[in-house]
Amino acid sequence: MDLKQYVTTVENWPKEGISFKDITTIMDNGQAYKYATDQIVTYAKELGAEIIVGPEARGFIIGCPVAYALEIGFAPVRKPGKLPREVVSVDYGLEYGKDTLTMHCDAIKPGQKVMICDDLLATGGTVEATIRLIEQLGGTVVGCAFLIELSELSGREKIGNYPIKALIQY
Ligand SMILES: O=P(O)(O)OC[C@H]1O[C@H](OP(=O)(O)OP(=O)(O)O)[C@H](O)[C@@H]1O
Ligand SMILES: Nc1ncnc2[nH]cnc12
Repeated sequence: MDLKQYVTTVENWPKEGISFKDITTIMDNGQAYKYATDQIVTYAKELGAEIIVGPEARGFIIGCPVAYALEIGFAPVRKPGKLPREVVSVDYGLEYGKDTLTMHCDAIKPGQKVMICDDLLATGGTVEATIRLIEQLGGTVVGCAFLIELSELSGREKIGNYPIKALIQY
């Protein structure tokens, strides 16, 4: 299936100069959403992932169905003030802003094999921050999976040696 045809590009949103990749037109097509999920499930199996981690909000949309299919857990990465118990935090930069991410201190067991899922790899700031959170908790990041990679923003280089799969390239 050519997944790219289901992505909608919105120019100059949310800011002038940003070419926004809207994945809601993958999600609202049951066959496209299932196809994309199945590709990532296969990758997670290859990596031997024991838990999926996804950053809010679009990482939940990609990661939760993968965790469900594999019958493994899902741990959320959230913006500050959203998780009710003790958290670890890291600051990070976005293509269009700055923010902080948090995870519950007990979300990952030491040594657990973690795969990160998100909709899109841009500058790599979000996934890099997520890797730092997981490693602070003693987890082992076995790989990262995305629907979309914006290659010219070089996020892959920022991540370094972690295995990465992206289903669609721009
Ligand atoms: O590689 P990066 O430059 O870090 O950009 C990618 C991140 O940006 C978007 O999330 P956003 O922070 O806009 O949040 P949302 O999922 O809640 O819309 C996207 O879902 C990724 O998580
Ligand atoms: N260009 C883009 N489109 C969609 N989500 C993004 N997150 C960061 N950059 C993005």
